[in-house]
Amino acid sequence: MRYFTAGESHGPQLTAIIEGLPAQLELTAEMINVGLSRRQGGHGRGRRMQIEKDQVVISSGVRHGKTLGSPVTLTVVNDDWKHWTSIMGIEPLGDDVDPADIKRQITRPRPGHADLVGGMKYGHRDLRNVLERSSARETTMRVAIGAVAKQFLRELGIHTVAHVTEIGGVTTNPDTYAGKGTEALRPIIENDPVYCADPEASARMVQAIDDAKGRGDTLGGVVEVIIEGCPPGIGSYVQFDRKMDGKLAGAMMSINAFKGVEFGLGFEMAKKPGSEVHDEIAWNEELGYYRKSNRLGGLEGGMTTGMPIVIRGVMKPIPTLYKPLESVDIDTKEPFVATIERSDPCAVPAASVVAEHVIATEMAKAIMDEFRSDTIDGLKREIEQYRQYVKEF
Ligand SMILES: Cc1cc2nc3c(=O)[nH]c(=O)nc-3n(C[C@H](O)[C@H](O)[C@H](O)COP(=O)(O)O)c2cc1C
Ligand SMILES: C=C(O[C@@H]1CC(C(=O)O)=C[C@@H](OP(=O)(O)O)[C@H]1O)C(=O)O
Repeated sequence: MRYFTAGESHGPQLTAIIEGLPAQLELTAEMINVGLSRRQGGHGRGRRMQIEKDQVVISSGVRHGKTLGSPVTLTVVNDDWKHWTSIMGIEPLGDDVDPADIKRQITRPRPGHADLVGGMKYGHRDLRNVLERSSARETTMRVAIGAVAKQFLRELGIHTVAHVTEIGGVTTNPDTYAGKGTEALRPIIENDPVYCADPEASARMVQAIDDAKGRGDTLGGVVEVIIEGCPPGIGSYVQFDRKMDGKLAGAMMSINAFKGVEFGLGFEMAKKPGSEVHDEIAWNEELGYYRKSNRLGGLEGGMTTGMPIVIRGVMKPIPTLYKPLESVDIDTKEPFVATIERSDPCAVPAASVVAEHVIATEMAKAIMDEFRSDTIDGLKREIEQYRQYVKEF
């Protein structure tokens, strides 16, 4: 499976093309819209999310609610486009228009955003040309693709969920949700204002976001994605670029503003001896092989172990500040405070939805590489056979 996304933040629309999906997979726009509307929510989002009502249009690869095996094209219209048609015009400027007269030009790059380096790299003196694609508006399509991947994984008995574990230094107490499966966690997270599984921490996170907003500041945090039901042996130790932990970490790090990744106990492992890190192996008739704990987060030797995969990513605070940091105007080279663009004070809850979907996409891709069939039923049969084999191994 491969895929692309395209589209500018304030352009007419966003597009994704997914190629390599099996045929006969049930797929509707409604399945994708659920993920899109969750991504738009979460306490801390800015005014743009009140303008957009992200709804996907499927324009190829699906007929009567089932995939055909041909490329699937997804589009989401930017409702904000109507306010930007002249600024974001696609046709060349007429001879009578001075490019300097185009409104909303950006010449004061925001520290922490792609503005300055993107401008240098692509020769854009209006840094809007960078912002338009570096914006996390693009994550709309990664959620749309991930929603298709999640539907594919569900058919194979693999379930994913994501929740927020930290915002601005407020952390969840894992005892409040440890051991709950993805199905029990889902309604708690979905009904929480910051998509968090610990209600007490959630209330303090909401307060921290409001306080930061009041100060013209922004907050980052940590999100956790859990995948249950994945068979052992996805990924491989035999070549560096086939390691599943490397692929999942890369997917997490590809999300705008994500700066670190850990699995299971993660960076805590540095503080512990091996006897408190590795997971003892056991076997019984019902489960086959399993681990008595899951401190490694479901991966050994670059392969899934069959235990739940637990991966966390850290998101830095949003770079656009209403009380902006110092910058330099690229036209005058004079020091100035950075441009203030409409912005989110905290997008960690939304980013947890993005994380769940990009991780699901990577997992779906790996499964399609591992098992070969052009129909979803063929894949189901292959995986069932393999699950039986590893149980008895
Ligand atoms: C869901 C989501 C929403 C975001 N919203 C904003 C925003 O409103 N303003 C902003 O400056 N950055 C926002 N960001 C972060 C920037 O997109 C990101 O910092 C920028 O693309 C630079 O990339 P880097 O942080 O990975 O270096 C958001 C990120 C995500 C995942
Ligand atoms: C549009 C989205 O997020 C945007 C991500 C973003 C950024 O710089 O990353 C900046 C803001 O864009 P705008 O200036 O248009 O409000 C966010 O709203 C979205 O998540 O759909």
